[in-house]
Amino acid sequence: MSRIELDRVVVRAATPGGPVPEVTILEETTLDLTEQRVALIGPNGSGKSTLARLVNGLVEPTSGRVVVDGLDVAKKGRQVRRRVGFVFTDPTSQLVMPTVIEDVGLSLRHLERDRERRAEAAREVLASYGLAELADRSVHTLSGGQRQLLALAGVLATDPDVLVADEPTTLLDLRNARMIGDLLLGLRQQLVLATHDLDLALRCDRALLVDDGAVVADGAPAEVVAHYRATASG
Ligand SMILES: Nc1ncnc2c1ncn2[C@@H]1O[C@H](COP(=O)(O)OP(=O)(O)OP(=O)(O)O)[C@@H](O)[C@H]1O
Repeated sequence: MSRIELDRVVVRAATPGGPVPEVTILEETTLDLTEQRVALIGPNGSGKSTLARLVNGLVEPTSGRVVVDGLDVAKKGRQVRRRVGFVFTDPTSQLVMPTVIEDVGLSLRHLERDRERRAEAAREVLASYGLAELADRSVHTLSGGQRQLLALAGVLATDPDVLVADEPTTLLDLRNARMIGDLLLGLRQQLVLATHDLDLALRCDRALLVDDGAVVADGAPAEVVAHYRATASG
């Protein structure tokens, strides 16, 4: 199992022209995440995405260190990004090739240099996710659920050790949200899941409640979700 460590991490952002030169997006946070499935929950704008993005270097700490399996994200960014897959809320941002098969092929470019073998491997990936019939379709003609599944298939095809998913079910209908949720929770990889779906959070092994740029509760999902519900209802 993987290990994600945050050592006194602070994230600040400049606010050009704003009343204050810098805002704190994440207050000093120290975490040691070794559980298989870690949920990040909390209100809009609380800092969940920021926390999730720190894990693969999409957000850099202003101070402190993020370490994934012993690799400092700031120093070994490329190596970390090969081990840490990322799935966004809106899969469109990560589907960049004209057709479904080409998109999976792009994900596989580091693993298989030979074009034909890569296309074959891409077809196998699609088949294993039930997407074989869509191979030659434009990604823009897919439904939201198909697109999210394709984005996930592309990332998982690279066999990452950790998967970070930032609200991956938010745009999906109930059936697709359940399908993607079940898939994520069944992965062998360590999962960091930022989500507003508290039922999904409850099925994780650990939950962190983020509020106003700080982790305010951390522990068993049932307790953390109960705490969130109690505080959210005022
Ligand atoms: N680069 C930046 N510059 C200024 N402010 C930022 C920057 N990135 C994030 N923020 C702010 O930091 C706060 C936390 O944002 P973040 O996206 O991490 O929240 P979130 O919990 O994922 O929200 P949501 O549930 O709405 O997706 C928000 O107020 C956001 O506007």
